[in-house]
Amino acid sequence: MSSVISASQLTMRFRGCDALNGVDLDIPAGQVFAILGENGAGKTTLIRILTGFQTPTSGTCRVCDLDPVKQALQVRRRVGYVPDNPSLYDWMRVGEIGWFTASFYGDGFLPTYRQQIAHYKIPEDRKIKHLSKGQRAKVALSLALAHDPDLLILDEPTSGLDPRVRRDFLESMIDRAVAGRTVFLSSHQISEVERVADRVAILHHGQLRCCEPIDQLKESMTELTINVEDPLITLPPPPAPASLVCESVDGRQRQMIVRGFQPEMAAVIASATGVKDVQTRRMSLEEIFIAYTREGSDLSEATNNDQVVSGMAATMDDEGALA
Ligand SMILES: Nc1ncnc2c1ncn2[C@@H]1O[C@H](COP(=O)(O)OP(=O)(O)OP(=O)(O)O)[C@@H](O)[C@H]1O
Repeated sequence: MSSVISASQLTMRFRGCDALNGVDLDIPAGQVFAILGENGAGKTTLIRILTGFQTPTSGTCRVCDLDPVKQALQVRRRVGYVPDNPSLYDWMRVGEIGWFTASFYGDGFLPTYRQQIAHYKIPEDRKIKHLSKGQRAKVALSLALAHDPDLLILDEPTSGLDPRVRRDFLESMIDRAVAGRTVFLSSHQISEVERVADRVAILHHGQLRCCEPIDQLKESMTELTINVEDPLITLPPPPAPASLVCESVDGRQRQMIVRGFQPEMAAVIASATGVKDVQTRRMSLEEIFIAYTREGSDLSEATNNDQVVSGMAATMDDEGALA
């Protein structure tokens, strides 16, 4: 499968902050890819680099087989991009912004945009500055989708959308992937990600903690609850190839989040001196996210994958970047 996005050791240092730290990505075509991360994890910075709005401090990336640093305009022609807070030209009308943006694309752009706007029931003669937050989001989405991009990059795409539109929108993302297009989502809505994404990455403090098919990730993670006789007892780490992601202690109960745990390992742990019993269970994506972003969780096993845009109406700056 060919990669739509690849990145090697992407690093972004701002004054007083490392927003990205050695991120490697490889995102195949025809998938819905989602990146999860806490506030300030570096998701928007990554998207800005991939869309050519920000030059990384070091590292390289390719998007649709182009270099976003040297070929930013070409990248933006191939990609549909909706930032988390799209800045549209407020003085334009809904129809005018479509007409204006169409001048950068092919003939099919305007009819598709108008069709989408009509589908969302937004009057073409309404000024952008008079639109509600959700209507603005719909206009930004319509602009990003109208040239049918190979890659669609969406930063918090469903914020501001009502539940029905949100559901339709997410389903349409799956349809795009089935048709061979790639969708890159940055989101805090873990339940939505779980519903639509094929592949997921977790970014924490600028480092990629995991990046893989969502089913594989869920399959590989186990929560162990171990009851012990003595609260001060030291338990050995789970045997290789399993690895400990994080651990917590509550009196005589230990909780371990383990990657690559094999069922037969439970008997080995249960037979250790001072262990009363061991229970295991699979985890939801939300629980996995919390484990990987817990302070003190093991940062040694980072891998990766991912995504970018259109939106002539989107503007961004890169103040504060250190070369
Ligand atoms: N231009 C800048 N100058 C200085 N620091 C910046 C700049 N842009 C981003 N940062 C810092 O880089 C870090 C990552 O920011 P980023 O916007 O990428 O996070 P995010 O994961 O998108 O967060 P959120 O979920 O809150 O949108 C933050 O600590 C932020 O303050």
